[in-house]
Amino acid sequence: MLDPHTLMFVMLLNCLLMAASLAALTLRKPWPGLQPWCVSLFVQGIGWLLMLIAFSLAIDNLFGAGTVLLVAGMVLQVHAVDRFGGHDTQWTAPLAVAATVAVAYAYPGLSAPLRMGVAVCGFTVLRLLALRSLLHIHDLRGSRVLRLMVIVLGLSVVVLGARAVELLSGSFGAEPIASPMLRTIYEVLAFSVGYAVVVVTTFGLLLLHRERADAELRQLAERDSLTGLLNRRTFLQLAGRRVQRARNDGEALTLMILDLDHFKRINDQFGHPAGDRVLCDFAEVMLNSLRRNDLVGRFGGEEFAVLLMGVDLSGGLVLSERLRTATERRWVEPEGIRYTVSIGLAELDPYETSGLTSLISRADRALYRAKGEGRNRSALSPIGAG
Ligand SMILES: Nc1nc2c(ncn2[C@@H]2O[C@H](COP(=O)(O)OP(=O)(O)OP(=O)(O)O)[C@@H](O)[C@H]2O)c(=O)[nH]1
Repeated sequence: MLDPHTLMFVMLLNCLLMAASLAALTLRKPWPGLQPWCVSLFVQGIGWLLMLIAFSLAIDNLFGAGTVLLVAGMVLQVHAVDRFGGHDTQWTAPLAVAATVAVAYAYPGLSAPLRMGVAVCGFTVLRLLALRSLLHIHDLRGSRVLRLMVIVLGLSVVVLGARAVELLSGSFGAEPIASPMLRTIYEVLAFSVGYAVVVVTTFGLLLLHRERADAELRQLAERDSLTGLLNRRTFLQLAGRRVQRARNDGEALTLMILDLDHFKRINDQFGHPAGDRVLCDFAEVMLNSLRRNDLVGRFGGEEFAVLLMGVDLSGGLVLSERLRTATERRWVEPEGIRYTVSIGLAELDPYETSGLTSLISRADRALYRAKGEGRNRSALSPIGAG
């Protein structure tokens, strides 16, 4: 079995070293959530220090102060995770937990196991709140690091919760940690999980920051900054692969090229920022009208492209007309701007060797026809037309 002095010392060292390393990092680059996390580790380190001194010299009040600092650190951790996730902290619950633990230690009539039971109950609730905040980090939902953090935090909730029940139901002895050695596997487990939480969540948070920065860089490289759609280069790259796949599998595939009508007039009449809002509005119309699996990109200016997998020319025409009629019903606030779109469509010819290039030039020619025939319409380029 393990010696609690050593474990407390390890926890104190662990928290302070991590706090110092994070402080060095946050000085250079203040990422959201990292500063409160760093302060929380420092506060918890001091908490463990007070508990170690109290435990060695049997000073009850100091043990209470150390416990309250551990709780304060956990409150800050909930806040740090909220900051990282871009949410405001709901302070009522964490502060109520912290106040309850502080009162339990300040009130002289309570027995040591009961006090500790209240404290461990508080730890459990705060870990649960941190877990909830972690689950609200939407932009990194698929991250394995985030999953690991959730598992470790979830495990700590189970272990702490069971310990709280044990302490509060009085099955534990007269003193919370009376023996110089941790007596049960269970106590060792509680400390070990506590240790793992500090290490995994701290490194986890750093790795999540890294993952987010990488995702932002990818977004910058692959997406159009105004509409958030794929940029021309990425669209062509992905479309090239899909065309190849469709040819191998003998699957139908249709390309739409879409161009807003008289867009220059919109810019001239309402100004460039209003024109930008129209472009974003149209991107929204497309995303709402098409399937998730369709490739949607901005080719540049007021020209867009959509690649429809498993759709032939007649199916493409149905979608294109749906998109066109949805567009002419739009009303862009606050100026009440109305706009329309012309669409050229071409279907993949499985016998054509130039693939995407030919598909684009045929759809382009169809678009040109749609413009020439009066705009706000769809025009087709049947196989063999080009
Ligand atoms: N607001 C805004 N305007 C843009 C952007 N990119 C290109 N434009 C403008 O889009 C307009 C395109 O005009 P034209 O190529 O003449 O086409 P059009 O007026 O739509 O005419 P048709 O296509 O023939 O119906 C130009 O005035 C460009 O300045 C952008 O990102 N934002």
